[in-house]
Amino acid sequence: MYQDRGLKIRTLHVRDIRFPTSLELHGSDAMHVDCDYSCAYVTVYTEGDVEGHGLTFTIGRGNEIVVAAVKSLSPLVVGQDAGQIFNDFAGFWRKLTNDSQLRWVGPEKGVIHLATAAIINALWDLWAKLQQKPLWKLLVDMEPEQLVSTIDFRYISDAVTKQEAIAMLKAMQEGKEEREERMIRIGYPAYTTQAGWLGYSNEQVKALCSKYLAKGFTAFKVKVGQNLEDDLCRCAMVREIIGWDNKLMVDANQVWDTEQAIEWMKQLAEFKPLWIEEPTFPDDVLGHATISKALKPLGIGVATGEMCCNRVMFKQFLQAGAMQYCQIDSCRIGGVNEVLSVYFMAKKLGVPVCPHAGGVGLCEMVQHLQIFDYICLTGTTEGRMIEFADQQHEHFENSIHVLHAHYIAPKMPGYSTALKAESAEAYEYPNGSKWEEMFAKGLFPDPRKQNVFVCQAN
Ligand SMILES: C[C@H](O)[C@@H](O)[C@@H](O)[C@H](O)C(=O)O
Ligand SMILES: [Mg+2]
Repeated sequence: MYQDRGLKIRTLHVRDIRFPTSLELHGSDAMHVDCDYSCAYVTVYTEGDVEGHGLTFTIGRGNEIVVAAVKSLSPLVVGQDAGQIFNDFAGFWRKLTNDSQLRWVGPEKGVIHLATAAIINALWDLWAKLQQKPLWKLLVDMEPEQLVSTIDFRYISDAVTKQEAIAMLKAMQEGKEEREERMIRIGYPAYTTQAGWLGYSNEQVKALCSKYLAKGFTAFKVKVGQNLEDDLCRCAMVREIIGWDNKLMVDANQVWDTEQAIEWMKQLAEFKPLWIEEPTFPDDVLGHATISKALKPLGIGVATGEMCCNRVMFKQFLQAGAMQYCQIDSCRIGGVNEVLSVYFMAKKLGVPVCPHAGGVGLCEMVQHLQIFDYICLTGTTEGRMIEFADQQHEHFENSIHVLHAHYIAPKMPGYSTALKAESAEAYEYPNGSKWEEMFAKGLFPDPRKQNVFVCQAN
């Protein structure tokens, strides 16, 4: 039986944290032109002195809706025994995602699922801290049966079964120690998005490409999709700096129709992009399959996943040959449990996982998941990379360590999700000290002076 039985969850707090990234157009793309990187930040307090932190990422307005959804889910968590949750995590996960009334505002998609992710991520952080291990190590040290017991296989057992998942882990036991050692010493390969935000000037893009080349990056992602002439110019400029041996990826963030995506990408094919990311609407499985088929002869794959809303959608994309790169997101679907199920499906269907990161805390989280994938599931980094964006790391207690374009396996216990207390205070929206300053300077309208609803922290 699990040793932390008896550790009751006393309370759950959620805060609306926002960073003013739109001021410098960090994170901008063809669709999201003015994002303020934000998160609904959950803290789970137990009767002991260990706390769990979890978050889900948004880009500003609407973060208060996720905060409200976390509050609606919290009665299902508060008062529960943490050890019992971990003993039957799949059962608890199903309870949280299948509340007989709350599921109507999902099910398992959108705001309610983002809120689920924040809570579930906080519970995994708590579990890893109780075990005094970084999350990746907690996963790596679990017996295959225990790890798989955290996953709800309902709706995906036609793609992968529990027994198959256990067998996959068992087949990879050999060599685990060497792979673990490699992750600690060399780390997991990363690519950078930081040079290619759409709102950046050509001068900025050039300078950033040179900066990341000098740091050892060999793969660069740029935003496209607003204007073909600009895209041609930008891709040519980036290729000129990074050369043709390095990798270039392009990301359209859902702006095109299927046919338009194919035509636009034919124009960009001369720059030899490895993938086109989110060419069209994120739920359009068959549209992505059509694009994949059309672009295959050009050597361009389709990447998607950052807005793929649950494991069932991932299943369909994978089964339909609609994604050649699977971009799991640590908090778009229902936290670690559901993300693990996608890793198993991707492995079975032979599609490499290249996690979506950046935002607030996504790099911090996905490194754990991808390191687990390497050590326990696929044993390779071939054709796989973790996204790197240089945003908000300074606000985390245990931020990422990227060296020579590799994520070095984190050492501190937990899921690397805890924000520094002073950052959470300063950037809490709208009452944090930084926001007060920005309202006073007129940089943003003060929502408290407008006739709008703002969700206050408890
Ligand atoms: C609005 C965001 O910054 C997106 O542009 C970002 O997630 C992007 O799609 C990415 O792949 O990193
Ligand atoms: Mg993207």
